[in-house]
Amino acid sequence: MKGVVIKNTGNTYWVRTENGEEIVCQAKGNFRLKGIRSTSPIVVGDHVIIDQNPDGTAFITEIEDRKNYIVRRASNLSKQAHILAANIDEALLCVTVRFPETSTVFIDRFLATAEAYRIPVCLVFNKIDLYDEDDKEYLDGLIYLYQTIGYPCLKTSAETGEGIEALRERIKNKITLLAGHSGVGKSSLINVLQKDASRKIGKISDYHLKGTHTTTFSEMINIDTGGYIIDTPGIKGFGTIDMIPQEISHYFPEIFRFSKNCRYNNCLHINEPDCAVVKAVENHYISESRYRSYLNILEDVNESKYR
Ligand SMILES: Nc1nc2c(ncn2[C@@H]2O[C@H](COP(=O)(O)OP(=O)(O)OP(=O)(O)O)[C@@H](O)[C@H]2O)c(=O)[nH]1
Ligand SMILES: [Zn+2]
Repeated sequence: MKGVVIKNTGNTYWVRTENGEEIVCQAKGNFRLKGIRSTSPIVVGDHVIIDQNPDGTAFITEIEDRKNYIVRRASNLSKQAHILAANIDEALLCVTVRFPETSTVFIDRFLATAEAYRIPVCLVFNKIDLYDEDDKEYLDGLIYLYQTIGYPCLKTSAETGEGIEALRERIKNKITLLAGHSGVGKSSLINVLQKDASRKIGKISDYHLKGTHTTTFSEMINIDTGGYIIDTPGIKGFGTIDMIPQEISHYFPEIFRFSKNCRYNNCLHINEPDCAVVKAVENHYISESRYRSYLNILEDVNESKYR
C-alpha cells in the first residue's frame, strides 16, 4: 500500500494512505537510505510503501526518491544531517513588517536557502490589519521588490480574514512548509485555515506519547479543502552553512542574471574590477537590501570555514 508520512516520533511513523486512512507504522529493522547519513531515515513528506500484517501492525518497506528535502542547520561536529521534511511543493514564508518586524536579511536568507534546496517560496505578509500608512507604503515596496524578482506575494490577516481565501487556494493539494519568525502568526493562520487543527494534533500526540519521552520531529496538518501544512519549530529560518562563496549568487536570481557579465567568472561581486553586479546595484537594477543580504551570507559562509 502506498502512502505519505504525515508524522514521525522516534521510530514510529504515521502514514496516510491513498484512501485517506491513517496507519501507525514502524520502519523495518535496519532501514537505511542510500547515500544519506541521517538521524532519521524516513521523514515527514516521504512517499512510502507499507506492509500491513493481519494483527494490525504495519511496516514501511520502501521509500520513494525525494524531489527535495530540508535539513536542520547541522553542527560541524556532527556528520549526520537532520532531515526535517521531504517533497515540499512550496514554502510559505510568513512575514510581518511590524509586530514583530521581519528584516529583509532574514527574508533573503530564507529565500536563498530555499533556492539551494529547490523549494519554491511564496511570501505571506500577515497582520495587514495592524499597519498604518507608513507600514503599508513600506510593505508595498517590499511586495514590488519580491514580485519583480519572481516570488509570489500574498497579504493576509488571520484576524480579519482578509486574503485567507487566496491563501487557501495557494496551498490547495500541495505539501506546504510554513516558516517565519516567532509571533508572525503561523499558528493563527493554520487555525483559520483548519478549524480543528490544534485539536487533531493534540489527539495524535496524546495517543503515542503516553509515558514516553520521544521528540516530535515534524508533522503535517491536513487541510480539509486540500493540502497539508508542515509546521515545524526547527525551521523558522534554515541555515546557509553548506554553501560555498561562489555559489551564493546562484541563489539570488536577479544577482545571478547580472553576474554572467562580470569580467571574472569567479567574481564574488565585492570589489573586483568590471563587476556587473556592483554596477547593477549602483544603477538600481539590483536592490541595495538584496545586495546587503548577499554580502551578509557571504560573510557568514566565509566565517564558518574557520570555525
Ligand atoms: N492583529 C493581528 N494579530 C495577529 C494576526 N495573526 C496573528 N496575530 C496575533 O499575533 C500573536 C502571535 O501569533 P501566533 O499565531 O502565535 O504566531 P506564530 O508565528 O505561530 O508564533 P510561534 O508559535 O512563536 O512561532 C497572537 O497574539 C495572534 O493573535 C493578524 O493577522 N492580525
Ligand atoms: Zn561580479
